[in-house]
Amino acid sequence: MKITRLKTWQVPPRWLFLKIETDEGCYGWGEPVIEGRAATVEAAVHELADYLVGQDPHRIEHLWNTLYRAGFYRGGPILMSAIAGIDQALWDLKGRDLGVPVHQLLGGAVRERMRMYAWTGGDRPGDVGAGARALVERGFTAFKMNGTAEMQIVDSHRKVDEAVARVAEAREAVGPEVGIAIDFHGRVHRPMAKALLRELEPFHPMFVEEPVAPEHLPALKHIAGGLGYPLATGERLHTRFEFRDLLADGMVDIIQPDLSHCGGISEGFKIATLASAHDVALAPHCPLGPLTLAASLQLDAVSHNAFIQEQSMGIHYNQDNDVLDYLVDKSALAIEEGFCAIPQGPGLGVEIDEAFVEERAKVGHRWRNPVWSHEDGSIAEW
Ligand SMILES: O=C(O)[C@@H](O)[C@H](O)[C@H](O)CO
Ligand SMILES: [Mg+2]
Repeated sequence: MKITRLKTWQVPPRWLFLKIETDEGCYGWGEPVIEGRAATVEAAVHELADYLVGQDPHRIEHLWNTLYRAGFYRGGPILMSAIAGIDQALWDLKGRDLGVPVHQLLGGAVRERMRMYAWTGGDRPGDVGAGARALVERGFTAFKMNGTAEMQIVDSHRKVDEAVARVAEAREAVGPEVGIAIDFHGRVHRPMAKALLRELEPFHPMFVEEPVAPEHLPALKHIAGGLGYPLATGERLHTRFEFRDLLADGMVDIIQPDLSHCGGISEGFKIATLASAHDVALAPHCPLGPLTLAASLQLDAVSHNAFIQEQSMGIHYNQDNDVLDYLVDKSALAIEEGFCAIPQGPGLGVEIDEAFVEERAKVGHRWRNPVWSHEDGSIAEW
């Protein structure tokens, strides 16, 4: 069997789908995208196609190494997202060809279903109590909320008080049992993070995410010591090599690799295993589409240290699009009692409606991350 063609579609709200085709009719789907740079990743995928067309799609590990190493320059969000989506599509293709779900090829499932969480609210802190209660009424046992709006490197303690008050409101609304994840989106810097993280302790967060930006991860050593709840990060890290440094320093309790950014299922599996050696939990990041979600669930299925899975329902920039829209069988990734069943169909376990993808690609998207400013006009972290 030989790879003959790579086809891509930019589809709303901000996604990119890839289909790899072969001379024997067998195919696989993946999602190679980084938020806000779908067209750049798409260009990278088509450059990388020169290393794939004519090759045996079953040699996933060999092809991964070809794409990663043969280019000499490696890593980073664009290349690793391109490789990630290609890797997902190769796993999907292999599973379809052999008639088994990807988790069977990775050693078999260690669990039947995965605990899920969804966002309440958008980029900016908002009406968190009502949103959280609505999710709990739909069966969710955990949710994620925004930690803070823009915060300068040294800012007023009022910003800390506001963040704490919102978490207090959320905890009050849902009671002690529900997991509350608080995403700071890398908006806080070392000087303010110390007080902020400490003051959230009484509300027992399930985890606090990205308190500082990825380039400031070493600061966590000075901030996180002795905290009484888990810290999470990793959606903006790529490859086992970046996770190695994070894990070796003992700075986090939960890693959040994104299977469309970190290098795919192959690399995610290695990262998850590396984390398990440090007794660090896995909670794959996924504000993306159905293929990234299906790939994540395949990894969750075989990772004993996985404990919860993000999915993009409720993220405000997805607007009128739902993660299930592009599926032929929408029950494949349905959530029941706050869990999603591990997909059992061949490959990633979902069937994409290609005609609908074609339709939506005509609409396309130009999604860009918003640009925020501080009150003095300097650029703020989004
Ligand atoms: O954890 C999350 O889902 C967010 O940090 C998103 O990754 C971010 O808004 C970019 O899409
Ligand atoms: Mg995040």
